[in-house]
Amino acid sequence: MTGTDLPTRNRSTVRSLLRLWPYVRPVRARLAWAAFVAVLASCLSLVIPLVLKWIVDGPVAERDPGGVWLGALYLLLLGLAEAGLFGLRRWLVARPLAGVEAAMRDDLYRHLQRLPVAFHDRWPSGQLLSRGTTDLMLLRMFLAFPLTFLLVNAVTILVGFVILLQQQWSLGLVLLAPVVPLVALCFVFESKYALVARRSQDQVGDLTTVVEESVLGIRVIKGFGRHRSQAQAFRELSLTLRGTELAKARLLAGIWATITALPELAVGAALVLGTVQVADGDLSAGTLVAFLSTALALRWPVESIGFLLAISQDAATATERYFEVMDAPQETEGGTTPPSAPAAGDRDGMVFDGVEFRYPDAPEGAPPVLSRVDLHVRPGETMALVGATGSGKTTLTALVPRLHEVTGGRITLDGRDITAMARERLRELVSVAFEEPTLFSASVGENVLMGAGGGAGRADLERALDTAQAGFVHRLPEGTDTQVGEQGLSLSGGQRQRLALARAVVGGPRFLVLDDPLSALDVHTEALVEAALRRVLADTTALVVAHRPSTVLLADRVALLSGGRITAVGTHQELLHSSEEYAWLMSGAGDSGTAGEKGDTV
Ligand SMILES: Nc1ncnc2c1ncn2[C@@H]1O[C@H](COP(=O)(O)OP(=O)(O)OP(=O)(O)O)[C@@H](O)[C@H]1O
Repeated sequence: MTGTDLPTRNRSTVRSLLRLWPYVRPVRARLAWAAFVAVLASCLSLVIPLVLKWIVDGPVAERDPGGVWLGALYLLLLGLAEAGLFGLRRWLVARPLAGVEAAMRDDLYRHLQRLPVAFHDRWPSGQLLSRGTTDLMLLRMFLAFPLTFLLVNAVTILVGFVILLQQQWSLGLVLLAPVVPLVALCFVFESKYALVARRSQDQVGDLTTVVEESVLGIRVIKGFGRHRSQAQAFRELSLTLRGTELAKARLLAGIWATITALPELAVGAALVLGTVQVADGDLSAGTLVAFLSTALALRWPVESIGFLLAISQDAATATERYFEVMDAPQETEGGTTPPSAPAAGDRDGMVFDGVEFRYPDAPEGAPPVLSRVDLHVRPGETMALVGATGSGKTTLTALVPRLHEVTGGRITLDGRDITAMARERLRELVSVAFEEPTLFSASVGENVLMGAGGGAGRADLERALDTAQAGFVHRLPEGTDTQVGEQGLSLSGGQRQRLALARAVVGGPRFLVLDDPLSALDVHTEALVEAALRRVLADTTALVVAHRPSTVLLADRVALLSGGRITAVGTHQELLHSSEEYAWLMSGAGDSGTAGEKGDTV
């Protein structure tokens, strides 16, 4: 899915930006002070022409050098005060706005953690990344400049025009003439700019996705010599983005040129008219100088409006994109009461009762991946789950820790429906390890202990590493303190799998769900892990996805998943005799050679 396929909403710029209020609220006093200081500084710049008028009509006309020096001193002080006030404004907003950006980023990150797996399946990671980085930076920029300066400029222009009209109303009206066409133009500009701004920000997200995939998949790209085609794909996207950015620049150039040209024409006309009036003796030279200086002082506030509107529009789009993620519903919580430990009689193991599951993004009318799955894993039992590729084994295991929600039927753990349990409690009860092990940028010890509650210590860590036959960590440069993950030492697939397995067992979970966690191990290590696991699993109820007969050996019984249902349950030997499909799958699994050897012996 690309950025353009993602859900988008059309709100007006102001309505979009108003959604920032909860974040801006805590710093509103600072922002208000900063705006006040900026208005003051900007209005000071309008006093300068009045001092000029006083100098021209007073000391200059009267040939009084002392008066001219005094006027110059006033001008210097005014200039210094203006610069000081603008500096103060910057200081007032810098820290609070960095705080707003950080708070929004924190909320986004926290929300992303709580969004269901189905959401992450649907959204490209680059789109999420760009919303948490570029978009938030745009918002900080908007709050720091355009938000204040749209107000400051509006007030400055208003005060400036009052001064102009007061000095010479007829010349003031000449300067006011371009206001109506300019306002109309700004509206047209904003509606056009909104479209390209959205397109550009979505394209940045798509580009980020490609960069991320290229970095993560660098081995595949190099292995298959795909760097040229990958670079070509990147170039196409980046050219598209360049086109969109140029369209933005063209719009901006158009509005900037018009906003600059129209007032300049009006100033020119006022200059001609004013000179005539001075020549006729209807106007003093000082008033004309003051009038023109005021008009020139208003140039920047007027000219910058196009640019400020453009940043505001970028910020409105960034706000929409931010809240598209924040509005996505989080995982539904289960019951909140932590259930007390069940009495021995309550121990019922893991029960799948008429479980049905359909992926939210599955095509209309497609059959569910799982339908009417009935399975009882007895307390303390290890059940292997076997099935053809794509039969739904991974899907079924993901339902137990509620990575996906069942769409029909129910799953109970020791008699309690998992949907009625607080998610936190459920994830304390159930530990998981996946075929594709993910390690985080942290030490080995931290990665493993992540699987246990806060109370786990060194002894638990060593026990888990021992179970997973992960003694290799002691030979790493800093033992269990060695940093691994993306920013640390690279480990082999089998080493990573063993750490993921250690993470799954470290907390001594009551229920364990393992999705083919030994696939990358050599037979000897696998046999050692299985022997150790069997000791650990003595008290644990476990569901283990198995592709190889060697993994099936670990289990007390085996369930065969076929056509979205459990079609057979029994011991390995029973199923070998009673189920043709099972026998076929187990012999087919022998294609890995080593597994075949073991398979022959079971
Ligand atoms: N996020 C998803 N959205 C839609 N369909 C999906 C999604 N994930 C998996 N599927 C589909 O669900 C079906 C079952 O997939 P699953 O990964 O559970 O199979 P599996 O038995 O674990 O396969 P394997 O043995 O190859 O790992 C497949 O047809 C797959 O295409």
